[in-house]
Amino acid sequence: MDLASQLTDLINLPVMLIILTVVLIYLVLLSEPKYIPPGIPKWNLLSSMSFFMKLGQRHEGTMQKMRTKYGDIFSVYMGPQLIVIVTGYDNIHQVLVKQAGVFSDRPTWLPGAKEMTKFGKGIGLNDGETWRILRSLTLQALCDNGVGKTSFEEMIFEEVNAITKALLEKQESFEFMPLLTCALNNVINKVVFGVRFDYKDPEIHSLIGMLDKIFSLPSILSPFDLLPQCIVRRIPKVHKMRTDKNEALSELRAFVDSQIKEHEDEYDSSNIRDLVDLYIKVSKEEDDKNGLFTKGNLFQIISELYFGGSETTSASMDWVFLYMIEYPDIQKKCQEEIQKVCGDKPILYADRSKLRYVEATLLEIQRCANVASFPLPHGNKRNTTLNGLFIPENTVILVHLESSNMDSKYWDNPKEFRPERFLDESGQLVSKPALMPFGEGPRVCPGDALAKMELFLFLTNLLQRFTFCRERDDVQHGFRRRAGRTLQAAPYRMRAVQRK
Ligand code: HEM
Repeated sequence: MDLASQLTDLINLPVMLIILTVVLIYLVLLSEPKYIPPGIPKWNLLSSMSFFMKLGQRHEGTMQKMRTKYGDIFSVYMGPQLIVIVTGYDNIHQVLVKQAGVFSDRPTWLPGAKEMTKFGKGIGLNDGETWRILRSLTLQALCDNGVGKTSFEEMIFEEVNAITKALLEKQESFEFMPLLTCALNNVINKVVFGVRFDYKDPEIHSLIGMLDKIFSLPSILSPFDLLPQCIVRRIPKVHKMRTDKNEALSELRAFVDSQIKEHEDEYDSSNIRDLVDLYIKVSKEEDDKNGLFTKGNLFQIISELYFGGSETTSASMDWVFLYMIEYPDIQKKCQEEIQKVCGDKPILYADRSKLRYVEATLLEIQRCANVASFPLPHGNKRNTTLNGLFIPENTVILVHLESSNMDSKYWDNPKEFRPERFLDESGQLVSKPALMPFGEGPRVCPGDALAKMELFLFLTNLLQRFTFCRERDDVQHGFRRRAGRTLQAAPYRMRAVQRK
């Protein structure tokens, strides 16, 4: 008997058809578009999982290994979702600027993105015309003197003074991060609602607690979102985080709604105090045919500003003080420059053009700390190519900003911490396009000007008042990172010694 007749004897026609269908589905699911960037194939679930886990733990060398194996643009699958990772300044610049027209979209089709924006469209997880309008309105509120009577500089000074008072009360070593988080959260409270809270007020701690829970899940690109939800619900830890997050979201919504209600009751078109007033003004004046200026969208914008404005900035600020205590000589040089240029007068933002060494130090800290190493994912909604490689529509694009900040083509000895690399022979600041803490192109961080001002005014005015030291002189903290949404320094304690 030949093989075909043996098989038909063993398997009848319906069974054969079922097997064929299963094989076909399997092949379709596993089939990969041709000419996409090289990388971990779709079928190799274990390697992809291991890659994402190591990345989550900020595993040293994971990215380098992938680049050595596959090149500077490589692909990984998360379930059926193709993800392309772009590294190195030239490639990142190509994506963010030269091909911004196609790569500036966000992967709004991802379940995680839909979940994060269930109350409304904001800026970070939105694209197209609504993104353009909402981003430009937010930028108006984020430009100094855009709204309100208090300038950003005054707002920041209020926080620097509050921090000074809190530091003077410290008898022992302390962790700076909780104080910094309160201070930077207050700047956003001021921009958005025109209010600030005392650092001992339980309301600010409850607000920070809510934000912590909301942003505690890994990211919008979570493998849990791609698994069947009936399974995910049975993973106790993930289920608990989701429940906590949803509760916190409802609490934040209630807090924001109460603030909006107060603003509506007190609204005066001739006195636009903050972002909420500006939003009410625009929604009254514009012919809002598309129903864009909803409270849901305002809520989404506000929650993104809280995340962008307090989490990334406080993480950056925490790195700044860690570098100060680990490099006391550099701290001393900054203090000497401040003393020479400004004496004992309060340091203003306008002084930054004269405080070049301080500026160079801040740039170098941002380059080495890489707080937003992997920013929000980009996505292309139509087929395209990148450096000759095919990028099919609905691909998630992750740009690895750290690889630009550390690109050996543009930085001599990139791992070395050396503020002088930003100064020329005559001590003038030099601009370095490969430095990209805030991204670039149409998606560049809209809060970059505010963040730069905060970093400068906090550092200079606090260095004028205190010298920061390790908890114990002989115990080095080093630059360990903590896994999280942003790249934060592992918690450390320090001392602030008041200067005479
Ligand atoms: C040192 C502090 C900060 C760093 C390192 C940082 C970094 C970034 C980066 C890298 C991006 C993404 C760029 C991209 O998608 O290509 C971004 C986007 C964003 N940031 Fe920041 N940021 C900081 C402070 C702020 C502040 C102070 C605010 C608001 C007050 C803010 C609000 C946002 C928003 C809303 C987006 C989304 C923009 C969009 O998608 O159009 N960030 N930020």
